[in-house]
Amino acid sequence: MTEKQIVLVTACALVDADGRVLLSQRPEGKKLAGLWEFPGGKVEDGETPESALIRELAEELGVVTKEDCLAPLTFASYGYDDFHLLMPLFICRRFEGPARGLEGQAIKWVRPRDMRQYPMPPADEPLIPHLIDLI
Ligand SMILES: Nc1nc2c([nH]c(=O)n2[C@H]2C[C@H](O)[C@@H](COP(=O)(O)OP(=O)(O)OP(=O)(O)O)O2)c(=O)[nH]1
Repeated sequence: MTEKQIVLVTACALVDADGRVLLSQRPEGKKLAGLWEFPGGKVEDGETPESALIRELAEELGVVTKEDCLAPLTFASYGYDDFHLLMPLFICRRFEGPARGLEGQAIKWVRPRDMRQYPMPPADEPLIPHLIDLI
């Protein structure tokens, strides 16, 4: 049996003072285009999930945070056709913004109980109840 490659992606539930979580829309032309996801991305060689996330938040959103402000929340483990996604999801309530879609992507602050109105990648759906419970 050929095992799929495990791809490590780091992601974050940024939570604002009103208990809303930031979702970012995947741009046209990319895989899973149009779906709403947690900001983050692939962990590159030499990075930790935390350092990759701090980099991605700055690149994608102009959001500045530090490792102390990231707490592990849960993770996704999901088999896509061509790879197996392993995605730790951190939660972050302390960051400097404002968040902006620096790569042209739409962003939205959404209450966890309203997240099902925003189509998300299949790997993300099991994560929603964790956010509803926590926030
Ligand atoms: N950032 C993020 N990625 C997610 C989520 N859910 C989910 O299945 N993914 C998948 C989509 C991508 O296949 C991968 C994220 O990698 P990426 O954002 O760096 O990938 P990409 O498609 O832009 O890059 P590439 O494959 O074209 O190099 O993880 C999520 O909530 N946030």
